[in-house]
Amino acid sequence: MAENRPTPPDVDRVAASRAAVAARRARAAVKGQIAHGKRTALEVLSAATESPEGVEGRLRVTEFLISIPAIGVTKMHRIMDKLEISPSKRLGGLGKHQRDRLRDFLTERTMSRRRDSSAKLVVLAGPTAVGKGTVAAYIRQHYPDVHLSVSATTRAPRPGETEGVSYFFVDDAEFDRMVETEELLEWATVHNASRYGTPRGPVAEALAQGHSVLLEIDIQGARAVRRAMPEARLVFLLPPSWDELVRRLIGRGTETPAEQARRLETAKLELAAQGEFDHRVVNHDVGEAAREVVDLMNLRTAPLLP
Ligand SMILES: Nc1ncnc2c1ncn2[C@@H]1O[C@H](COP(=O)(O)OP(=O)(O)OP(=O)(O)O)[C@@H](O)[C@H]1O
Ligand SMILES: Nc1nc2c(ncn2[C@@H]2O[C@H](COP(=O)(O)O)[C@@H](O)[C@H]2O)c(=O)[nH]1
Repeated sequence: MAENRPTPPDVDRVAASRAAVAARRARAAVKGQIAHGKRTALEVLSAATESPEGVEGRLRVTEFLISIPAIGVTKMHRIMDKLEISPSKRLGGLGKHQRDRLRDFLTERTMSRRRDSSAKLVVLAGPTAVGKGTVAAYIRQHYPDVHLSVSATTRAPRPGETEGVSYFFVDDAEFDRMVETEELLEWATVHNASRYGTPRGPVAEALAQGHSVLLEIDIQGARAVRRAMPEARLVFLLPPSWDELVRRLIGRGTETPAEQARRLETAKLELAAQGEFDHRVVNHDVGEAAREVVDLMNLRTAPLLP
């Protein structure tokens, strides 16, 4: 038994290998934070400057750059060449000039992406049964360049709905976890029933890659997005008339009469909030409404609310 006991050098090796695994995990966590938009690359670079031997300081510049959304291996090598930084360098080991060049590069990139992306995140909201889901489905089918966010919800799937396409169907515990870990850009309890939320990571990633993103969410969610991302464009989808809204809700036949009455009460309050939105689109015809919404993703000349 005694001869199987680790000798002091073995103990050192085991401890060193455990420390290496822990350090690798910590670096992977930092990369995940950048990739999912929880920390900016500039924040991580500042932390590395303050503490060169800390987790951020031990990150290789190559790994750091690749964890930034929309920077792949080829682009990363181009940036390293341009900044004259050798691939073996860690963030904490950069000389002052290299660090300044990297910081200037990240600052300029952030500003130019902010300018480019200012018109690209569109939130589609409106009262129940106005046709938000129908218009969003039309956009998914006819405008493949638009990234449609898939929400997480605690409600049960309806017949014909697909996991990961219609929604991510999760239980209460999983939704709680997503809220606690700040995985959701916004979330709300809708119609006093289930919880719905927009996963933050895919939205940040799609925007960083230059895609237009559409969120089809309720009005509380639209307000929360406005607070979190003031550059988002908020679109309010209107029915041609109140009677048509009632017809659509009843005609859809997915709610009980009691639930329909409850939703129509909420709809009155929601319609009163339309002035908070940047644009209004009347859903007479699904294709027309979809085109108007998609136009807002790139055209800055679209009609604005007075
Ligand atoms: N332009 C339109 N003309 C006629 N019917 C429409 C139009 N747009 C949608 N509808 C119909 O109205 C009903 C409600 O549409 P939809 O389910 O897309 O509404 P919603 O706004 O997503 O509702 P909720 O917020 O309650 O989920 C559906 O039966 C749909 O087929
Ligand atoms: N705040 C959020 N609201 C959302 C989100 N995803 C969907 N919704 C809204 O919920 C209601 C009900 O949808 P249903 O599919 O159960 O009929 C509807 O108004 C959606 O717009 C979300 O991520 N956040």
